[in-house]
Amino acid sequence: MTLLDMRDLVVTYQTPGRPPVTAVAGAGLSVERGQIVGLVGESGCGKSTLGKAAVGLLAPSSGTVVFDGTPVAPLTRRARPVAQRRLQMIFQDPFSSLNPRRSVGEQINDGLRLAGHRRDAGRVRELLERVALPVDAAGRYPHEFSGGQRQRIAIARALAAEPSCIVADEPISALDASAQASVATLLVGLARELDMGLLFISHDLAIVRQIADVTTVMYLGTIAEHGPTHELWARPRHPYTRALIDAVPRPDGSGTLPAPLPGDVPDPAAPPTGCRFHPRCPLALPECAVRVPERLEVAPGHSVACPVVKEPLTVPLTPRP
Ligand SMILES: Nc1ncnc2c1ncn2[C@@H]1O[C@H](COP(=O)(O)OP(=O)(O)OP(=O)(O)O)[C@@H](O)[C@H]1O
Repeated sequence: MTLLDMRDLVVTYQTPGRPPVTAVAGAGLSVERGQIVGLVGESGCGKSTLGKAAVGLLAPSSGTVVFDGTPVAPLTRRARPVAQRRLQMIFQDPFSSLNPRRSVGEQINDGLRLAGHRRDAGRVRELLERVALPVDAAGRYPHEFSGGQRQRIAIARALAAEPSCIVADEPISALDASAQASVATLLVGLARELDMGLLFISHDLAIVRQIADVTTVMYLGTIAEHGPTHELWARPRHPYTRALIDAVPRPDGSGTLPAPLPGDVPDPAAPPTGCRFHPRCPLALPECAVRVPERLEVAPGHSVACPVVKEPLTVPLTPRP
């Protein structure tokens, strides 16, 4: 069953005196109940913007976001109907997402209230145990905890609202290596146990490969490729996906292959014409500068926005001179 469904979303930042930045330019994805979806792409590709639009923190200028059958309204958390509070977001920096002046217990109680419950010290204790924090954490304050523990507090607060779907925006990238593994394991365990949908936004392909059922690759506001994670890794089609995979450090520690991608993500205020990836693409044809690629289904559930790659890309790409 589809929990979260985003289609043809366009999200533009308007800053006075500066050109508008269309960070999401016609992207969409869906999250099923019990499914972990990884959203990957380089910094600046629009992943966070898409995540915020999913939960109603940003209003799209066009396109639709539907959660559990109802359009998501761009409202504050408290103004949102209770049914929509079952879609929760976890942010990269748990220190700024938690209120430093309120105790951990009070903040988890806030989550309970979002779900329409009263304050409940017993339930707060249960939630703290569920995220492997000591029960005396309820009376303490966020600054008394490490980054990994603070992210566990944010997860407990989200869980208190009884979510059926969580959007986690780079939830582990601000943490040290051991906390990264344990917080990722916690989130995945909760998603499986509670049959939740989890949209896991990350620039770290290696972790997404480990945890996601399906992976969506985003490039400059658009979706380049989407498919079952194992299929995408075994048979990537889009040259951008291939380049991202080639840049992942090898498990034997042999280091990072030189990324075959020249340059950086272009400025979304002035995106390239045609296929947005064409100026960096080693396979680009002249028509790629003109024609916006459609998404083609290349295998069940596996789609790619590139008309050039008819076959999986199994050899490393060589950059154009
Ligand atoms: N508040 C804002 N005002 C103007 N431009 C913004 C704003 N927030 C993000 N952007 C721009 O929108 C584009 C997409 O940013 P976004 O944070 O969504 O990408 P991302 O893929 O999540 O990258 P990162 O991992 O670095 O956050 C970037 O060019 C960014 O500079």
